[in-house]
Amino acid sequence: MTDLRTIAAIATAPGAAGIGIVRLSGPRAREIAAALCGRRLRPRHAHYVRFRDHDGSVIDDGIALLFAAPASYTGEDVVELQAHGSLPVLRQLLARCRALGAEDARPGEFSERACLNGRLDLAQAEAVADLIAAADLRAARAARRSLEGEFSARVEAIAADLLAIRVQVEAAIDFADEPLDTLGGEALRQRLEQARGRLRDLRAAAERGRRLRDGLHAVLVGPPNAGKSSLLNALAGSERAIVTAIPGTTRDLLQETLQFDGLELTLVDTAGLREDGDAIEREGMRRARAELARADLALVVLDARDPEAGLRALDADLDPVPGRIVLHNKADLLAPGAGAPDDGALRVSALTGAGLDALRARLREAAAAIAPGEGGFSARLRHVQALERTATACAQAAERLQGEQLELAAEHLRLAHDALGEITGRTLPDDLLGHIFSTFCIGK
Ligand SMILES: Nc1nc2c(c(=O)[nH]1)N(C=O)[C@@H](CNc1ccc(C(=O)N[C@@H](CCC(=O)O)C(=O)O)cc1)CN2
Ligand SMILES: Nc1nc2c(ncn2[C@@H]2O[C@H](COP(=O)(O)OP(=O)(O)OP(=O)(O)O)[C@@H](O)[C@H]2O)c(=O)[nH]1
Ligand SMILES: [Mg+2]
Repeated sequence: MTDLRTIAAIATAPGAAGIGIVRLSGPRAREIAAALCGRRLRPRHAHYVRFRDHDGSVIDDGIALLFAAPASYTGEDVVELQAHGSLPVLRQLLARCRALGAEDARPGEFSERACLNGRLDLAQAEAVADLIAAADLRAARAARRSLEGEFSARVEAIAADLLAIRVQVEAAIDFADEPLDTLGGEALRQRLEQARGRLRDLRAAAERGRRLRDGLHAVLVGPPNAGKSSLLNALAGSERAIVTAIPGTTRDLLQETLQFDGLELTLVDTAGLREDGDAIEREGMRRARAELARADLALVVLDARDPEAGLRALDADLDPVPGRIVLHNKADLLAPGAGAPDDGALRVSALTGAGLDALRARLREAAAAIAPGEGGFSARLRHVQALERTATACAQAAERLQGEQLELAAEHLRLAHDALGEITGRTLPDDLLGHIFSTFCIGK
């Protein structure tokens, strides 16, 4: 047992619900439960009981459940007091637990204990939080896979490989007068190349998992008056944004969430980009550019009657965005029989609704290309960055191995191995651990 405190928290969402749960974990959970329930609990048995206050008055009736250590979520004794989902009742239960010696759990403390007791690794514990926060079915499935340990298993497989390579390199150091190739150097280099290939695949998958977790972020950009706000309204099916014939109408960012096939897409309307404009409009444009910098997908809205001019002015801003759909809006104003755009652009009309179904299909495709497909797992920016550091260290190791600088190669392999360990929590500074769990919700 890593901690002698017994912690308690309301584990269910606040608000009226059929059932609400107060959860306890720690060495005193059993005796606190016995005092509250008026009887001792048998492990893994659903007891129907009355929860009583200090004066014997009934707080609520409900189910009490004991998970005896180590067969519990945290690995410690865990008790669940399953009451009616009434916030005043749950608060009173929690207050009674406190009076009997429990302390309020910090956010994420149950999962932190699960981690410290080896029930979950760090990436799995993070997946629990991501599962709870998942906005759509795909995000939830991806988080489930990480929770089952798929991501961790791939990380640890590469880590094991790097460790084995390092052991061989260290062994070769002891035979410094012999050329590496007589010591199986070529096989060693090949093995490292293979590990780097697997690392590349894992990085790409983790990056997709991160995008899914953060949600797909599409930004409407283009010159003033092209019809960005009109398109947001048309896609959202409501008059969310102000639309006028005056260029420079939109200044603030306006956000709307759309659901496609169980996938959530955040669509952001921005101020039209142009050279001039008053101070407010310039601030709007600054925000538009900042929004673009973190976008997965740019929806470039141009006036169908003169698209080229609009696009040229935007090019530099669009560069860093991974996905792009170019829209020629106001198609209803084109002369009949105008030829189709030749650059893959989509002709639409926010006014008549023409082309919007095709746009929805494109959005769906773009979303599918950016986010993990079936079988993908969830990941976080923290993981992607650790994988990048691993890749850099592996590249260095390969270079040193090529140059027969074995000590340096071994050192870079050690760094690579440590960076991977940060993902699962095998190697991690304590303060980072606290920081990660503090972002969880209370009772988790
Ligand atoms: N009522 C309730 N539902 C819940 C949870 C909970 O804590 N309470 N969970 C909380 O997140 C999730 C399930 N997670 C859990 C993980 C492990 C164990 C557990 O008792 N494990 C033991 C026994 C395994 C077995 O009997 O097969 C073990 O692993 O040794 C319980 C819940 C989702 N649903
Ligand atoms: N005929 C026609 N007019 C449109 C269409 N889409 C938008 N408009 C009109 O174009 C004008 C500008 O539309 P907005 O949606 O405000 O344009 P915007 O791109 O958001 O403009 P800013 O916020 O100023 O950057 C309005 O008068 C709209 O009614 C369209 O498909 N066809
Ligand atoms: Mg606008």
